[in-house]
Amino acid sequence: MARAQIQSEAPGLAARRIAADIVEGVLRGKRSLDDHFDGAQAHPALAAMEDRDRALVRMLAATVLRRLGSLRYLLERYLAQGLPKDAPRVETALLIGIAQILWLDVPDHAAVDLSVRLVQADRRAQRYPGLVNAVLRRASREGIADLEAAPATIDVPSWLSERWRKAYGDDATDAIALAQRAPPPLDITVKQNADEWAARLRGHVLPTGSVRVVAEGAVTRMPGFDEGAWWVQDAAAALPARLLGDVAGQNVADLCAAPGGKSAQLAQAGAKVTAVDRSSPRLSRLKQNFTRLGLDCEIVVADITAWDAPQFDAVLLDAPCLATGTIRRHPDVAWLKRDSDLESLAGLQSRLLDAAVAMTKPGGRIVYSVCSLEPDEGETQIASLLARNETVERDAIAADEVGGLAEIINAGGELRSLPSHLANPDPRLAGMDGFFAARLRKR
Ligand SMILES: C[S@@+](CC[C@H](N)C(=O)[O-])C[C@H]1O[C@@H](n2cnc3c(N)ncnc32)[C@H](O)[C@@H]1O
Repeated sequence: MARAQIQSEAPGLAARRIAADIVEGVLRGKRSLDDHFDGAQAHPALAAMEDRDRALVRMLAATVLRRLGSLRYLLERYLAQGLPKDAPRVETALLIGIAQILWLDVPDHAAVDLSVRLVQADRRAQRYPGLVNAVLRRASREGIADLEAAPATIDVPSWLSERWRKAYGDDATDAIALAQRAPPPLDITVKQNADEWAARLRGHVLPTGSVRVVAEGAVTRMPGFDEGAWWVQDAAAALPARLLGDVAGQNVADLCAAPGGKSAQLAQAGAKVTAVDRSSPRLSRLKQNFTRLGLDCEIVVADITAWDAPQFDAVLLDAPCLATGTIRRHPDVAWLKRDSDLESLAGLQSRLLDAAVAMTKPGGRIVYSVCSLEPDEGETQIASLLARNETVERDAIAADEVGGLAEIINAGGELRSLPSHLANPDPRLAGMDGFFAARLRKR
């Protein structure tokens, strides 16, 4: 839509319409939230928007996806006849409307008005402004109270919450689900002087060394971004690279490296890094990040399972996975992934692990990590590797290597962080991604 046309609309309507397109693109088109914001398939109207409006679009879409179970629970209660089958925009307008009323800083009357306009602007939905108006008014009166009866895991697809109950028990599963309800903090890895950067960015240094701030505005405008003093990286995601220990001067392979947060840590620690990934577009982002940070590495575009690799002193393998540990940051993951994805991912992970072991010199260290809560992609992978390959042994991780956080080390000396760890009374400052990492030594 042309800029002039956007400007002549009711204030805020363009952001709601684009957010509605994106929510439908995720839920019906099965495309990721990130794909709608960046790259060749980004929503065309975003390019003309101010940063502030883009951030609002993202907040609207992410809040709907983060609280989708709660929102649909209310809709089921409020719509005795169900949703109209012939007009998908009605549901989307309701989801966006209720999300604003219950959780965002938007006056209720504005949320109702904008959702009514959304359906009026849609050919198939324009018969339903009365229904939208009535449901949103009811949500505004009764929504919070009605949600009190809903289970803690209401926003988690049941195939996932059932898996987590088996792996972690009921209490931990509820805690994970509750932790995923709040928008995540912004964690950054600084090259040096963490205390100084924490003071400048009005954040604090976590026990693990990351700096945590409450995100306000565009990251690219924050002090230190242009000069390459830091990069964005969840506190849990910053741990696996550190588990390789002192890598200064060593030849280190970062397998599945893009967009490069872990490669940057290794390069900053003085390693000679070879960053390998099969995706050229993702490696271009790694290159841009390295240029901004003033760091160096060798970049290899390759499928690691078929790569004729040299031998390395140490290897980090951050394997592709279901990514269920990042649902708070990427709430679309909960609705896009399927349990049927697990089998092929697990097969790929074990082939990647075999390749990682083969390219490690005797005596060298290997760290395997995944941002997944699924033991099939973590604990079970390592147990099977140790059972099939006698050239590697486990090298247990100690709590003092992860800032003393004993809660994130399991009985086998592996890292297992949950979104409910790093608790904080202020939900904007709490939690960390769910990660698994194991360290091995080649005999
Ligand atoms: C979890 S992401 C890596 C994140 C990265 N380590 C970081 O910290 O920024 C997984 C990566 O694995 C890559 N990948 C998946 N299968 C691969 C394969 N067979 N060979 C090489 N790279 C692969 C994907 O392109 C993706 O970039």
